[in-house]
Amino acid sequence: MSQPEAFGRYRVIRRLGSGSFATVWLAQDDLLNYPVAIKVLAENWAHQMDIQHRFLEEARILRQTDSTWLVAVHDVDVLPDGRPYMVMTYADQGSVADLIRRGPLPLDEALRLLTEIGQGITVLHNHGTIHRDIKPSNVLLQSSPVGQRVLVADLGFAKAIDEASGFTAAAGTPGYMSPEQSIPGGDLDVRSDVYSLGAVAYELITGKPPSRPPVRVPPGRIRPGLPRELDDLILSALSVDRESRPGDAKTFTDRVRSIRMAPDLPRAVPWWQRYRMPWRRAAALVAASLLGATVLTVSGGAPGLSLTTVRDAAQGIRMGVPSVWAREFHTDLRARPAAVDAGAGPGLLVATDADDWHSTDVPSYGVYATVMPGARDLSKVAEHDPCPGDPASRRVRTGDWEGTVWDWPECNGGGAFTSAAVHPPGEPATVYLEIRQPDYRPDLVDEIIDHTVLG
Ligand SMILES: Nc1ncnc2c1ncn2[C@@H]1O[C@H](COP(=O)(O)OP(=O)(O)OP(=O)(O)O)[C@@H](O)[C@H]1O
Repeated sequence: MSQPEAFGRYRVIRRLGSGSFATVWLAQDDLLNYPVAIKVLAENWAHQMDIQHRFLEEARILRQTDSTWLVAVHDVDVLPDGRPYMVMTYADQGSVADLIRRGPLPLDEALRLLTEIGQGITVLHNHGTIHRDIKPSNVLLQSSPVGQRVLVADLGFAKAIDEASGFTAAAGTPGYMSPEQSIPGGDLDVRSDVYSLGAVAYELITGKPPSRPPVRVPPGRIRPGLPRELDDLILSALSVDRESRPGDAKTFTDRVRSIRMAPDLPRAVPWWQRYRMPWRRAAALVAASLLGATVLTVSGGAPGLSLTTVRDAAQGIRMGVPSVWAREFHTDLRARPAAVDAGAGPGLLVATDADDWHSTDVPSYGVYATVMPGARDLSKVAEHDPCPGDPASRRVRTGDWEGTVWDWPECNGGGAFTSAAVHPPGEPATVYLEIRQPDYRPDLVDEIIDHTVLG
């Protein structure tokens, strides 16, 4: 699929993905200097009135509900060839499906996400809408100054509740959809969404979706030590008989919230060791400061972006890293072999997952930097196989830095990978940087380079 230059005033940066009916693009609103996601109805559907109607209906619902927990729609328009598009909030942290793939979540974190998803669905139910396709990949994540915010997305199948009886086609995703949704013409109500919330809860807690209905294995059998009320709540939401489910998303969410607030909520589950726990993060912070790195949080230039500034006295370098990535710190991570061959010593890493930094097929987001004396030509290092394919290279020049950036917007399924070799104009010191992010944002790369300081 060729990449268009722009949709109206929005300059296209890259494709985020395609679904059954539409393609979503990352674009930059140059007027407001802000990234947006633009969903364009596929050409083969654009002239079918019912699909076009459903597309605009999704935009209208999201515009009218205007909730913190739902993807916001800022505008809709039609391209000259007749395809409608909607301009949405860009969710820069991937989806809950990506998060689950990275490993088991601490229980408190899983319940926080579930509460936020439930709040989003409650807003829809209060608006008179059934979502009909709640699943981890339809729950997007956006960075916020305090961490990650849930944005429920993709109402492609949503429909006003009063129109919901007598569907002619089954809609939804097997594994997450209620038994009544698999019956064409089955009559639906908000309790279909409660079933899907139960399925998402099951996966958030156990790492895998429930079996086909009837679901008999309680999550606690897969993850021992869960509160009994949580097992009961999830199994009741997954009841085949909808009379046995919580009555709506609010009832479900209130119960999740009260389970989460219980003082005896288990916090220590042995296999959390694989997950980057807050306590592990704290320990890493302590270790980093013992090793000579100091940490400070400041606001970045991009709206809503909070940067953690990390200083490594031994290397004589300071860098700003989006706070949501600042989970693990290393002051002496060995560089990639090609960089070692070029003379690089160990460097400073701030990332979501330090163990997997060099494995570009495993998601790990953050920034790595190492300082090398002299004016090095690192083009060979940068081009030496971190990702398949040739990188797009570009020159950078800010007040403090000049050099080259090599970008792989899609690297091995592990997100976007960027290498950079920059030096202060006229100074014989080269900084080799690696930046890994879930979605390619060149503006963020530039911002990180801009926040890197020697001395
Ligand atoms: N607002 C957004 N910000 C960032 N990425 C988005 C946004 N909306 C959608 N995406 C991404 O774009 C891709 C396509 O999304 P879309 O909603 O069209 O389809 P889908 O949910 O993947 O599939 P289907 O609609 O068939 O269920 C997905 O990978 C999704 O994560």
